[in-house]
Amino acid sequence: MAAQEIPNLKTLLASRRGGPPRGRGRPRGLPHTAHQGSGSTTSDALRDNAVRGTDQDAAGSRVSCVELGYLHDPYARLFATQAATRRLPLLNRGTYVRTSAIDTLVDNFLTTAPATPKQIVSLGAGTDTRFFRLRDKYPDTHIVYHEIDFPTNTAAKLVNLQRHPQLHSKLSSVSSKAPPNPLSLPPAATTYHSPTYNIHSLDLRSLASDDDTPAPMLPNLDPSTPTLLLSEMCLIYLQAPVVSKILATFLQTYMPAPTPVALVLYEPILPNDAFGRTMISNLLTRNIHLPTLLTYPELGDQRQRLRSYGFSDGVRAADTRFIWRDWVSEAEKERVAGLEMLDEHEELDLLLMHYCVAWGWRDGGEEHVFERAWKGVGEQEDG
Ligand SMILES: C[S@@+](CC[C@H](N)C(=O)[O-])C[C@H]1O[C@@H](n2cnc3c(N)ncnc32)[C@H](O)[C@@H]1O
Repeated sequence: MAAQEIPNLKTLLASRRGGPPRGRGRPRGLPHTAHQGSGSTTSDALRDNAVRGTDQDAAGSRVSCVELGYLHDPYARLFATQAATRRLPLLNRGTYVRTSAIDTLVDNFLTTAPATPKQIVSLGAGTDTRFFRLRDKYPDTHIVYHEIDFPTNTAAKLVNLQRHPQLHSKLSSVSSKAPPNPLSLPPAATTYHSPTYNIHSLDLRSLASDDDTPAPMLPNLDPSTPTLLLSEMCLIYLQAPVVSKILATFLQTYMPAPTPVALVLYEPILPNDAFGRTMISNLLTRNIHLPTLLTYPELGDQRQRLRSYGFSDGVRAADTRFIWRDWVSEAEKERVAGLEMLDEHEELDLLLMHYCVAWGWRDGGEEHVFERAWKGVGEQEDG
């Protein structure tokens, strides 16, 4: 969770206590059509640049959480370029819930779903360390991991991969084929491919072409392996119709039915209250637009959205306040509460209810891969 996007929660709560937030409807300053269409103007380039930069905010938040003991991630620091800055306790709690919620869904996919191998595609992966953490946790599971991001971000990731033996030693494969040594990559490489780990340098919008241009080839992406797509604060930066086309490319071209495919999304919700409006205008000052936030403002919209993409066998959604309360065990809550002082429980609730995890799946076969994986995971009722 990035400090810059979060409104001043004390002021917001004070104004809530004093009466309902003023000015309903479209947040001020938000254009009717936001960015990430297919045009290529200077202002689009500046916006893309701002979006690429959000990854270092995410990396810094992860490091803050790791250093305080919220998360165990020996790799987070290796990718962060910003000096380690301790985030506010509220933000650390938010990052903790975000990461552990996605970990829960990924873990259940890897441990309960019957089919093997399993494929994970992280959209807008940035400096995410999940692949390396999974290699430690499931050394014998055949996971084929793919990350997609803009070339600037994939190049930076590869530089770190080459620089740190803790990272490149994780690339050995559980399959019989030896992976290419990342140290042998040319300077300024933007892609890496192996039977286990793949970094694709790609603007996701190139998967949403309107003409008959074939979708770009993604080496080692298997059309018939059960696949989990992850979008942790990525698709939110694109226009809703573009996102629909990107997902159609995955569901119809890259992994056509009956391959089981699921999507897990983490992103903000509730744009129309005081918190939401302030978050949006804070981000606009950094030239960051969140088009799908207005299209899918509530949990019900997120579920409907997943259905419309073709995740026809199950759709679920919960905000992170619910996830903190329902998914995290009492012992773990106690451990987290002991890490640093947090008095602002009302502020924490307000923050956590403005982010959600939504997950949907198409099982496409007899094995009910995702239904079995996520059977016990609680979702939030509407209302
Ligand atoms: C907020 S960061 C999140 C990074 C990572 N998923 C995490 O949660 O730590 C958003 C990432 O999405 C990437 N992204 C946004 N739009 C993209 C696009 N059109 N194509 C490829 N990557 C994109 C950005 O470059 C950035 O790395």
